[in-house]
Amino acid sequence: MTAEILDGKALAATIKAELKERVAALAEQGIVPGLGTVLVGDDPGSHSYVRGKHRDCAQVGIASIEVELPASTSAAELESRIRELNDDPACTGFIVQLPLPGALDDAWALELVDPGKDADGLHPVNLGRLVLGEPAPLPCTPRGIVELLRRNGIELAGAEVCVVGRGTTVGRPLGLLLTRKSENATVTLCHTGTVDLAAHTRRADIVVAAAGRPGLLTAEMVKPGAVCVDVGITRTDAGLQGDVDASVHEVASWVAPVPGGVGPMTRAMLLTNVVERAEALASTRA
Ligand SMILES: Nc1nc(=O)c2c([nH]1)NC[C@@H]1CN(c3ccc(C(=O)N[C@@H](CCC(=O)O)C(=O)O)cc3)C=[N+]21
Repeated sequence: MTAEILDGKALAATIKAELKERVAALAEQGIVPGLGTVLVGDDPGSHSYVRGKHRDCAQVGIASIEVELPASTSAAELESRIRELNDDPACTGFIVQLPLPGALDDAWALELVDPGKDADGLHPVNLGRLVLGEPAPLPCTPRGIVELLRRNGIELAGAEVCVVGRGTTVGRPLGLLLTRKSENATVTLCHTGTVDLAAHTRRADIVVAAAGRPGLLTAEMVKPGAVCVDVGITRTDAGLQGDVDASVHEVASWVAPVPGGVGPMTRAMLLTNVVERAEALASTRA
């Protein structure tokens, strides 16, 4: 058996086409969504992600507001640049690219973002709303994973999902999304302190590998016919490496691969959050 591919790249293209129409409808009301990005330092990976986000924006008709700062930027300077975007009416949503370099603290910077403009859904107020089940922008990667499964007809209600990784951008919020009434999955959240990881992954109908450990999930750890979602991205000399080992394709029914799976969906969900923020703005004006 060879797993079918959960094609995030193709689905992201479909979602972008849908968003393009919603952006055109907003334009008729005189609203142009604008995505701001704050990029500090010169990490090549971060630069390439941010470039990709602005390329996506151009395709969909979202304006781009790019703020680039040197690695030597002080906390006070970063704070004032974030506050400028909070106050800029042309910026309907923005992100601070993570991780921040040096002594700049990620959590501190996220708290400075206006929760109403939080395109990443990572502001503590919005994560709190997610816990409470109140409307809020959702974290992009978890939302992208749910959308990728949904639109490929993979049943979540009643499914046993094993999430490997408890990070604040993927694993932990994904557990919250999947256990909402609207998803109704049962989630086991595993992490580096889990004693017998394979015992948990083997029971799962869906395994999400988001630990950032190349090749962590092997065929022996997967129930035949399970769905495996790769969220790991590690850059090696051999190229991008996911958390899902190639052997998994022989036992799984579906695999979301790296590249071409969750990454493009993350970007599509960022655009979705920006368009939704702008639509919310439009409805308060109407
Ligand atoms: N504030 C903030 N928000 C983020 O959403 C955020 C962040 N910081 N910091 C870093 C991570 C990582 N991330 C990715 C997005 C798209 C791909 C992506 O499109 N990947 C392509 C491959 C790209 C390549 O070749 O490098 C793929 O998987 O097909 C990957 C990773 C967003 N992040």
